Amino acid sequence: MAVLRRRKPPLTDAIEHASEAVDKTAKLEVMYINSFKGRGVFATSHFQKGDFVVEYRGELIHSEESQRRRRIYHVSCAVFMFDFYWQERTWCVDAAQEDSSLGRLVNDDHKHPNCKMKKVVAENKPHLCLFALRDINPGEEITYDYGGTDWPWRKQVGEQATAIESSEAEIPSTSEPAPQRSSISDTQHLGETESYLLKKKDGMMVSLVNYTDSDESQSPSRIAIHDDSSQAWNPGTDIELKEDKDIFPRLRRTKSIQMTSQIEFDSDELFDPSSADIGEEYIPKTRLFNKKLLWRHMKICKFKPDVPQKPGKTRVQALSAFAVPPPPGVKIEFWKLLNNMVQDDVYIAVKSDVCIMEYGEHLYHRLGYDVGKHEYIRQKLRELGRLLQCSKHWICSSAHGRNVGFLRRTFTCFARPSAFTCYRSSDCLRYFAKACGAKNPESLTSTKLRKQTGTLFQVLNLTNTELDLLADSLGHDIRVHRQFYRLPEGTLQLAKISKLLMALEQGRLAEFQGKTLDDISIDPEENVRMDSDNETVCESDSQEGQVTSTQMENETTMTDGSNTDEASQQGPMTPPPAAQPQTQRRQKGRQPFKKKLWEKTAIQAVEKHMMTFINTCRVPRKSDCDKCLEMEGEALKQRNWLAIKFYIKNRITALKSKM
Ligand SMILES: C[S@@+](CC[C@H](N)C(=O)[O-])C[C@H]1O[C@@H](n2cnc3c(N)ncnc32)[C@H](O)[C@@H]1O
Repeated sequence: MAVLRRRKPPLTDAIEHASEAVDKTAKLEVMYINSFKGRGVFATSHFQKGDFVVEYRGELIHSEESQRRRRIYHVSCAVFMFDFYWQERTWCVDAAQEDSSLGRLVNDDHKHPNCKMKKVVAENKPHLCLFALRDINPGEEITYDYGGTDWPWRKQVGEQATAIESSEAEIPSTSEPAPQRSSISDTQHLGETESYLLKKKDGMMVSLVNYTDSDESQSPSRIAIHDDSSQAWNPGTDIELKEDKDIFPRLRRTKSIQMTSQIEFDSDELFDPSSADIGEEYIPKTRLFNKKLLWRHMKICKFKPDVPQKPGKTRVQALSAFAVPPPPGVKIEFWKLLNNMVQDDVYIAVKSDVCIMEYGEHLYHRLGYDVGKHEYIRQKLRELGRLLQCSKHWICSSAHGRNVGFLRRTFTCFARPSAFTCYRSSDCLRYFAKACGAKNPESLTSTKLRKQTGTLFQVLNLTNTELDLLADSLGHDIRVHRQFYRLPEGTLQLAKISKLLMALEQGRLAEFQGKTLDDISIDPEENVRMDSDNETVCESDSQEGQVTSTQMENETTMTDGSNTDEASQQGPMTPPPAAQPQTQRRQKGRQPFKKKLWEKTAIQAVEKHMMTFINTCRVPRKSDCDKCLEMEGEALKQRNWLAIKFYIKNRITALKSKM
């Protein structure tokens, strides 16, 4: 009579095995399948649905250590690292070390797995255990769903397997055994070629059972996919690589890579909250969600928002984004609210800006407990995000030297205290134009102000660089500035010549000795010495005779400035009369003044500058009278300086009246 043995509760069974760190070696065996899959674990006895099968055993480490190891592990070691979440932090079972445990060799099957991984706590430590999803018969391979969606072997598995099988068949010399169920319990049982040492990056050697060296040397397609960064063979990538070598590193998703992304989960949403009696189910989903998965998850997510949400892409994206833990210091509730925003550029701008985030949290604490206000907060954040984007755009523009002035005005002069928006400069101007009591406030526009400033500054004779700076500060494109606000070239020249003429008239020409026109600066603040001031420094009449220039012949005919202007305003010009003795035109009773003697160099300077100016002068004349022209020409010929001066003054007056 058969003795009915009471079945041990699976959880107890798992805890016992986990505590003792033993496998059911009597019911399981390791077998080498093929070079594509490597080894696998097979049942040698029957397992009942729900039974504990095997533990994924290894070293339990914290996520920090797992991160560190990942950095130094070779990729083929890293695939044995299994991250999971327990007691609000991420842990990892590092099974890279070949320790003859069976769990680490269980292969993936996402379509028809016969086991499921669950977390079991034994002696206050978490363990990852596989439980039978259905009855498992002897000879069946133990499998479970690794989770994720993009394991390389899941793509074109059939083709791969076929390709490998046939290549193996074609190479009789290979030392690799043909696919068969030879029982291999640990590495010691493998031949030399079937085990090899995989190198850790820090130089440590780890013994791992994997593929034969001959696999690699004899399969050209496989050699092709080996690159420096990936010495481990990666099934499923051979074919893809031929089509797109560049994307190969991205396509190659090993277990370690997928699990690395899991580390970033800071919520246990991806673990079934309703743990079954035999332990908490572990579904190693990754962040590489597809839409279908997200939709499915949405229905059961325990973080599902209470308020009805907008359906569609945003929602799915939000869930996906929410899977990423909030940055340090950001409250999870606020993070949740944020992730329900439309996930576009503005959203990215919001999330990337500390100030906006702080403001958002502040708003959240003020209003957020009222769910109805969430949309309002999101709107506010979007406004700020947009503004930030704009300012970034401006900053970018200014970086290209286009709009620094505008930026400066907007953000410096017109920034509003404790606000994210700025005053509009034109509004400010309008306001102050009225407030200051101007007669025509409407004509005080920012454009005119800029023009005025530009024009005034031009008188300073700024260099091109300086002018650029000015234009920049005023928010102008320098081309506009030059084209519209630069005074006609002649104006500056005229100002300089006028200065010379004044000096000439006042006998101070020696001050400009040896200078070119460029050396003569024009200062709007300059004090112009009037003729009357000059008279006090005149020299005696007797010295006049010593002036050695043709000028002397005509000088006495020159009237003072006012008279000249007067004369110039009266129709046809009257040429200066012929030279008369100076004394004759002096008023009676006036003190005789002494004129300073002209030095030769001074005369030369005047001649040089005056002649250049006169010859090139395009300043309009008051009258186009032929007689005047003739006389002007005559004066030039004779170097009749007084006459020339007269004509020039005339022209200046005409120019002034046109300005
Ligand atoms: C945890 S190990 C499993 C043991 C492994 N087969 C061995 O021989 O070491 C995971 C690795 O096994 C291989 N693997 C697992 N499931 C597979 C499958 N369904 N098809 C092909 N290879 C698989 C992959 O190379 C994967 O990186």
